[in-house]
Amino acid sequence: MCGIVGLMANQAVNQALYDALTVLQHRGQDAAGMMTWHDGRFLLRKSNGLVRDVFHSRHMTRLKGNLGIGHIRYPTAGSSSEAESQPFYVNSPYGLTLAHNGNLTNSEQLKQELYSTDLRHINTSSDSEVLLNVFAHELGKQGHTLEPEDIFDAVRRVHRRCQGGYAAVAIINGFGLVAFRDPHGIRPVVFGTRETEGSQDVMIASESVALDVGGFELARDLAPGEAIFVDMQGQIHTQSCADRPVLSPCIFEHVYLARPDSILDGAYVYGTRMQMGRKLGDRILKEWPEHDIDVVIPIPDTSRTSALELAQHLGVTFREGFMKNRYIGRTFIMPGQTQRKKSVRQKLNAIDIEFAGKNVLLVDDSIVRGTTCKQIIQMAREAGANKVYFASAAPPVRYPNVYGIDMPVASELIAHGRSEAEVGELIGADRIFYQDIDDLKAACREVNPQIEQFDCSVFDGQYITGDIDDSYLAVLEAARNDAAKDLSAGDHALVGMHNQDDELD
Ligand SMILES: O=P(O)(O)OC[C@H]1O[C@H](OP(=O)(O)OP(=O)(O)O)[C@H](O)[C@@H]1O
Ligand SMILES: NC(=O)CC[C@H](N)C(=O)O
Ligand SMILES: [Mg+2]
Repeated sequence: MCGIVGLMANQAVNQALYDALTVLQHRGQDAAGMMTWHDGRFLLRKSNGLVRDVFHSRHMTRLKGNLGIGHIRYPTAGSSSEAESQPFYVNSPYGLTLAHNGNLTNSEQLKQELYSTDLRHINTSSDSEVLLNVFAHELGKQGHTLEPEDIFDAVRRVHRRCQGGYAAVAIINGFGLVAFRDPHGIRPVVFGTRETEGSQDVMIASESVALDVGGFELARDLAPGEAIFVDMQGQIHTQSCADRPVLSPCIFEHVYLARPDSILDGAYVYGTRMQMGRKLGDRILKEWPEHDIDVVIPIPDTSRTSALELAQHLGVTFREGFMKNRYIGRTFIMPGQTQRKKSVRQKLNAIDIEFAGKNVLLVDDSIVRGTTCKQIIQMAREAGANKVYFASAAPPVRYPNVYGIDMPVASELIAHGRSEAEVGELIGADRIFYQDIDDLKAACREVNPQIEQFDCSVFDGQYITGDIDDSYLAVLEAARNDAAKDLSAGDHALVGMHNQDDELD
């Protein structure tokens, strides 16, 4: 779940891309990058860090042009080194740059094909560099002139070759801005326009909040398998490029990943989270009609929307019992377990008077590794709570994710191979409540009934692309468990086009 953005405008795009990346920051905190196009040349700045740390005014001044793409990264493949930050670039055909959200599940096989058949070299362990090269190879088959049809044909062949989750934006030097979404629509991507004098600017982004901040009106989501091409005159062309597209968006976007003020596939995330709160309330009332909960307390930030609705549904007081340090990022998407563990205490602090002598129901959006809830329950007890109950607005997370969320190892998931009650015991809760999976799907569908199915693989182990088996998961686990990631910090040397770094100032 990285964040991507692309912009074709009638004025310089650097500031608008920066603003869009800033509001997409919740999708990745490891690296950020921007590539603009000016006068037939690409200009790049990318590095590890948050948006505000990566782009200084000296970089912004250099990122000239009315066309550009941007990326914020949360690594799910390869290492977290600067060399694997995005956008990526290849010079042939035409000159191409691409930014990707998601994860390819056949990138190893593609990498071999690219080398032996397409005669292309991949210089990092990033699947996004693979995706760019597959697109480049397919685009290169089209000949000298490039009509929208040719671009769509190339995307069609990308869909035939690539498996997994991918939403991508790209610039083709001299031709325009392109974006495409995988045939299951696993990762989100929307586009919208902003009227300018006699013309329009077009923005493509992971979430609609990026459009809001730039004053763009949301047109719609890209359909699964669809591609959009914005030519140099700002004209929009779209086409479905998949043989059998089936919308199956990742339900975890609604649980945790996306911002609540985003609209994804026609569903307000705020609305789906409220419904999750109601459904969870129903379950608690059904399982425990005589409950003795005195107060409902959310674990900020993401669970707030569901927790408030849950409290109202139960008819129990809602109180903010934990204060969040606004300068600490999201802990779940931090790269290592040591850092995640340490950050919970730095991030959240209890307000004793909300706990003293009370039976509290703590609500979180999800329990993944159990890092947060274990510490929070302990903090609630230290603050004097009588009983500590715990509710998760999502079902137990039991299976790895392979489509762009860094949860590659089953054994690192606290609910893997455990019953709900066993998790409750392990985290030290007096009682635990999980959302039912059908209720979670219903919560999202009630907001947009047109979404017929979701990718719920982290909850049910059913992988929508049909290519994931135990041996795939075993290889993934060996490569991406926490210890292995520590060892592969990665090589920072960038090969390719000039990336402005601080030493050159
Ligand atoms: O069981 P765990 O492995 O701890 O993961 C789950 C927790 O991590 C996330 O919070 P995070 O701090 O990332 O972000 P938030 O501030 O948006 O809630 C999520 O909202 C849960 O609180
Ligand atoms: N979270 C993502 O979307 C990651 C994109 C890509 N797989 C990377 O690791 O850079
Ligand atoms: Mg949280």
